[in-house]
Amino acid sequence: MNKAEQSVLKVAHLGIAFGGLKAVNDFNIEIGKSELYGLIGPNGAGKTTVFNLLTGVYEPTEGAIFLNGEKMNGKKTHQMVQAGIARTFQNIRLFKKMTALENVKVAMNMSMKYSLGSAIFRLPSYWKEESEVNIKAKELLEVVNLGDKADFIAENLPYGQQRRLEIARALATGMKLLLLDEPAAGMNPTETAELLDIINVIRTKFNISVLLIEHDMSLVMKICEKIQVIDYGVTIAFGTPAEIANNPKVIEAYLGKEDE
Ligand SMILES: Nc1ncnc2c1ncn2[C@@H]1O[C@H](COP(=O)(O)OP(=O)(O)OP(=O)(O)O)[C@@H](O)[C@H]1O
Repeated sequence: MNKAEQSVLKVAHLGIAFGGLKAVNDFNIEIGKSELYGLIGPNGAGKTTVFNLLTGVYEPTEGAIFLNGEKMNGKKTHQMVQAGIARTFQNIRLFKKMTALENVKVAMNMSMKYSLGSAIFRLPSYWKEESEVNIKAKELLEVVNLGDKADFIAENLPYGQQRRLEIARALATGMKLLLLDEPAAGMNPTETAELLDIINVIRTKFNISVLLIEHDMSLVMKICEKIQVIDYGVTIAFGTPAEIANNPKVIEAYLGKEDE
């Protein structure tokens, strides 16, 4: 089987312009099952815009997005989630007043089967689904090492744990591709190491592909199989971590920005 047949995500010549500014231009990427790719670039390079295109927040002005072979252009965010793309945000979006378990259950509810009628009248089918959801939600909390925090109110959890809860919520949607937008931002080294383990579990246990935006270079270099570098919306390099670390264009892009 060639890569095109098995790829989870295939993006061809993707582009978007805001007024005169081409924020993303001729962006191409292909990610297979369980693969972990990094997307890096200086501030304002267009990374978050790529994620907004992949999640239906923006509609591309050029190019195409395929998820498991299905064309996704023009789909709304909830349709993208249903099709299997999930995302965590730079700024955590949790239901702050809900418990950790409730947060995961809300994310799972999007795919629950019981009808509104059975929920209102509390029919046996409702309770069966409800207990299955409880078990599944608890399992997902275990995956992100929050098994003992199920009844904690989200906003009372330390920052690193809130970020992990965000990942559990993304897992709860049953996705095939996880987009991680700076998941290590604001984390201390211990939390970052733990996050790294969780990302590996997500891939090995759930066979999920991951596209990671991250400013923490050591993290990117450690876990990504391939790295794509963009600057001013254009891909300037693609390769293994070692290739990227020694690429003069990449070094120039980062140093140039630092000079500014
Ligand atoms: N909705 C929008 N309207 C107009 N311009 C936008 C919009 N969204 C992004 N841009 C512009 O597109 C360019 C790319 O921004 P983007 O946020 O994608 O960069 P980034 O690589 O994620 O940066 P950072 O690392 O700082 O988060 C920037 O010049 C930004 O100002």
